[in-house]
Amino acid sequence: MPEEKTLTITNGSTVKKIPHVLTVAGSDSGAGAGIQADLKACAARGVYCSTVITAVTAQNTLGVQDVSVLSEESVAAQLKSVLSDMRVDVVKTGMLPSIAMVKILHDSLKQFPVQALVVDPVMVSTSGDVLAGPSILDTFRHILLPMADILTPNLKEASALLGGLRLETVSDMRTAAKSLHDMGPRNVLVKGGDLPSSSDAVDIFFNGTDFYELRSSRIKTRNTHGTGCTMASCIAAELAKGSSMLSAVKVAKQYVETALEYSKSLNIGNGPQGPFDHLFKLKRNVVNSSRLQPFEPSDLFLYAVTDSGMNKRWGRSITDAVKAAVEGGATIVQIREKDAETGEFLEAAKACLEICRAHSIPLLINDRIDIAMACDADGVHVGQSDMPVKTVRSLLGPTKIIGVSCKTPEHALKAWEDGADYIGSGGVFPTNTKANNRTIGLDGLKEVCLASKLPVVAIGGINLSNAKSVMELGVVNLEGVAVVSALFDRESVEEETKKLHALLTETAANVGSAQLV
Ligand SMILES: Nc1ncnc2c1ncn2[C@@H]1O[C@H](COP(=O)(O)OP(=O)(O)OP(=O)(O)O)[C@@H](O)[C@H]1O
Ligand SMILES: Cc1ncc(CO)c(N)n1
Ligand SMILES: [Mg+2]
Repeated sequence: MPEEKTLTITNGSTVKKIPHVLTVAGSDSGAGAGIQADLKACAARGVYCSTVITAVTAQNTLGVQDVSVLSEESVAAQLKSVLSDMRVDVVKTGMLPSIAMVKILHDSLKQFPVQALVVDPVMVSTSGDVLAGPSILDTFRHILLPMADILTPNLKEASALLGGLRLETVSDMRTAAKSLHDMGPRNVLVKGGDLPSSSDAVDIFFNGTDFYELRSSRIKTRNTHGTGCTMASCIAAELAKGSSMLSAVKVAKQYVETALEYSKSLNIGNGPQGPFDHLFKLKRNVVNSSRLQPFEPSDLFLYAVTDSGMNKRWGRSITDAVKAAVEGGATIVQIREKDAETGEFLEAAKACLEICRAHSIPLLINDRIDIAMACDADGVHVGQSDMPVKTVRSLLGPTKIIGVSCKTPEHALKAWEDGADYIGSGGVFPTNTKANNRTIGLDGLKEVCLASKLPVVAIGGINLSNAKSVMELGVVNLEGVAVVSALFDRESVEEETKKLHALLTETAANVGSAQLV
């Protein structure tokens, strides 16, 4: 959500004002750079972004296949539409493919001044394709640069603007920043993404007085297409929020580094330079976790549910219990802590998550959505009287696993409608783990499985002597058993888990799909 400021108008009413960046740039059909990168970067930084399109490029991870430059009239009209009506804070320019367009921009900003102008002097894409020819250089030098609050050339662009100066070292970048500053921009950032000899990604920032060497680790990835556009848009976004120039540049550098790190193994397209994911924050869990695979019904095969009382009785920590269950062959773990302190629970959940990630199995939290969010667990399990599944889904987003306890076909149907991923059904047998829990029996379980549109895990009093009878139901949707006491109210959690795993594997082999009801 874009950040909002509340302004009080003189007549006493209030309006909400969102920081606003206007990008004047080219479209990239592959959506890694250009207008598309600008929109995503601004969205990621919580800033509204409007667009003036100067050219439409046909581009992919191989390079630029076609460029259609828009008419000057169209660019002038777009600029007027946005600037005359919407309160733009900062303008950012990218591809400006004709002299006339630079002049139109100049005149538009004279007529409708903004707080700052960020100029990314796009000329050559990293693939080596020309996006603005050399004939434009003089116009850039004499009209565009003097208007700029910051100029953000890459090495090739800095070199072209300086008449072909060789730029091979950080010291050359400093010299270039100084010479470019002499051409009129208030600040210069020479970007060293393409500096061949550096193990860090080094940029030089010069504000006319001081030089700053900005370093980040160089991420080993092919997905760097659009870093330049993103950097400039992020600077514009931070300026629009009210940052100083130096801190805007630092934030932008950090943002690009993090986005590249999160996206380093993305694989889009077959060419040498791929796009990255600007909105990594929205699905941090997916990109960051070692569990890249989505939830599979077969994950429910041997579902271990911890119990704080039992752990206490046997003198085990939650993490020891989870480690033993995972090492014994549990295929999914749920931590169920009814009386732990929140801080303690969170720390335990984080440690358990590390164990589960190392084994690529999902970790769910019982009931406590806040704990699941805080530790970035793989999902939650809720009961009929806990937070409604729809609300949980809206809090956790589309990728987290949500399980819900269901005793009836009606519950099962509702769980599916509300967006759950699986249901737990029981108690199948009488159990002491849960007070006042109606036993539904094998018949009740079968009825729920038949009605369900979601995978089902059976729960309640299941142990080594009755697990076979559950799985032998051979009913559709039944994917596994969830166990508490049979694993955790025992001397060796690992041994019990191994035995149950072996039993379930043997039963599954005998229950062929032909028997499925
Ligand atoms: N592999 C990398 N790891 C970390 N930072 C990087 C990497 N590659 C580029 N950067 C950073 O990204 C920003 C953009 O720099 P770069 O020199 O790539 O711009 P550019 O060539 O204009 O980008 P593009 O043309 O792909 O949009 C700089 O801050 C640079 O240091
Ligand atoms: C449209 C467009 N603008 C800028 C760049 C520079 O990355 C690009 N490749 N494409
Ligand atoms: Mg580059």
